[in-house]
Formats: sequence, structure tokens, C-alpha cells
Amino acid sequence: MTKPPPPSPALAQLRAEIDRLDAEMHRLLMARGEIIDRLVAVKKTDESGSAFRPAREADMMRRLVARHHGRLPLDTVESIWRVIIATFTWVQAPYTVHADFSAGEAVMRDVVRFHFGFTVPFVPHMGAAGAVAAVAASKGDLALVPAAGLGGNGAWWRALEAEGAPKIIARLPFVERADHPAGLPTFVVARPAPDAVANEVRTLSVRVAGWGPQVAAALSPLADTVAAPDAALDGAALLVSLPPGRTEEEVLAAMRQAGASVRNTALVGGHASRYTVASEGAAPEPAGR
Ligand SMILES: O=C(O)C(=O)C[C@]1(C(=O)O)C=C[C@@H](O)C=C1
Repeated sequence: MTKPPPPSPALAQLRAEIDRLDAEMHRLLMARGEIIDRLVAVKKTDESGSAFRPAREADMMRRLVARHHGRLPLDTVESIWRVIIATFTWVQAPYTVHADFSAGEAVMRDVVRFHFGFTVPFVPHMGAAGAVAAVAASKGDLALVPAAGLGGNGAWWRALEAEGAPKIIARLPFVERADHPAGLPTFVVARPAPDAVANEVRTLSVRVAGWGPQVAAALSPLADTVAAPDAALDGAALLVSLPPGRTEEEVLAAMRQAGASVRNTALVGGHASRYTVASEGAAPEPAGR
């Protein structure tokens, strides 16, 4: 076998620069890892069993996207940081991701791997109920459930109503854009540590009688809603996401005015407000919801 010719001096110099930068990035990652024991002690993670702080992560991801520029695609830099943060969370307190595959295996697998990498274990479930039940039986696990209404899933969020039940604590992706490589809107459900609740957007479980197109139309400008049929003939179980500044009273009043009667409501979690950038590399602009 013939030996490849040595690289030109110019190429050798560029490679030496890359080696130096790689060694520096690795050193910095290891230095980041040195903080973990102190994080665990300060956050008392042994007591809660979960190191996940979604509001902090949403804020970190927004700032990352806002300061990013240059040749490296945003998707790449976002996915690298997702893996760093999710893995650092796992090293503080191991957890499993329970993913509801009912929106399709491929899209949900992408959501899991993009946001949590390959070190964090994940278990597939055919339906939201199984994923949420697994979280309820765990200390610090997460469930990922598609945020859109899927017929087969029913009103899965009703399992979050009881005190002490798991709650919605995040919505993925943290930074939304039309061409996001793992952009399936997804709720993250967990038993939140007391300081892990983000509530810029509050998610409400609402049961109504008299549900129909008029009520849906009245609700749509006020809040994002997922609807599932409820036991009664014209009843519906709703998962209503109240954007910042929108009150529960306003939304219920609009539904009543459109002819629905509200049977009961329960807060089933909250998450950081949604944040959208126009497209790859564009300047960030808040989504308003
Ligand atoms: O800030 C924290 O609380 C951390 O534990 C650090 C860290 C990170 O790796 O940056 C990890 C987990 C949290 O969800 C948020 C951020």
C-alpha cells in the first residue's frame, strides 16, 4: 500500500488550528462537568430526584439562537447544546424518557434524539396514557406527548388533574421555526420539582357541555386548544394553553358566550412562552403565544 502524500503546509497548519480548538472545546466540556457535584448539592437533587429545569433551558436555548451567527447551521449548534444540557441533567439524576409514538415513530424518535441525545434512555409507548402512567410511577422520568390532538389518545391530560399527579412542564422545541429538524410540537410531562414549574403559558384541563364549531371558533383567537370527546353527547374535554396575559376567566367567558357550559377546570401545568424564529439563522422574534 502506498502512503498518502503529506498534507501541504497550509493544510497542516489549518489542521493544527482545528486540533487546538477541539482540545479547547473538550477541555471546556470537561470543566462544565466539574460543576455537576456542586449543582446536585445546591439543588438538593437527591431529594426531588430530578435535575430538569425547563424554564432555565428555554432561556438558554433562546440566548444561544439569538447570539448564533456564521457558517455553522443553527440546527447543528442547537442539537449539540440540547445533547449537552440533557446529558448534564441525566448525569445529575438518571431519568428515562417515555415517548408517545402515536404521532408516528420516526417523528417522535427525532424529537427524542434531537432533544435528549443517545445517552438518556428512552422507552416507546403506543399512546399518551402509558407514557404518563410510567412517569407517575417514577421519580424523575419524563413523558413526551404530541401537543396536537390525536384521536386515539383521548383526553390524556385528565390524568394530570389530581394533586401530586405529573404535570406538563415544557413544550418542545424550545425555539420554533418552520424548518426545525425535530419540530413536532411536543409536551413534556413530569413530576416537577417545586422550583421546576414554568408558567408563562398555563395549561388547563377544561370539561364543557355544548361543545361545537361556534365554541371552538370563539376559543381559537384566545388560546391554543386540544379537544377530545367527553362522555356526554355534546361534551368535550379540552387542553387549553393560556398564553401570557390571557386569564382563565376571559377564556371561560368567551366559551360561555358562544353557548358552552363549563363543568370543571383544573390547572395541569405550564411552560415557558413559545418562541419562534422566522427560519434558519434569522433574527429571533417572540411568537406572542
Ligand atoms: O441550571 C441548572 O439547574 C442545571 O442543572 C444545569 C443545566 C445545564 O446543563 O445547563 C442542566 C439541567 C437543567 O435542566 C438546566 C441546565
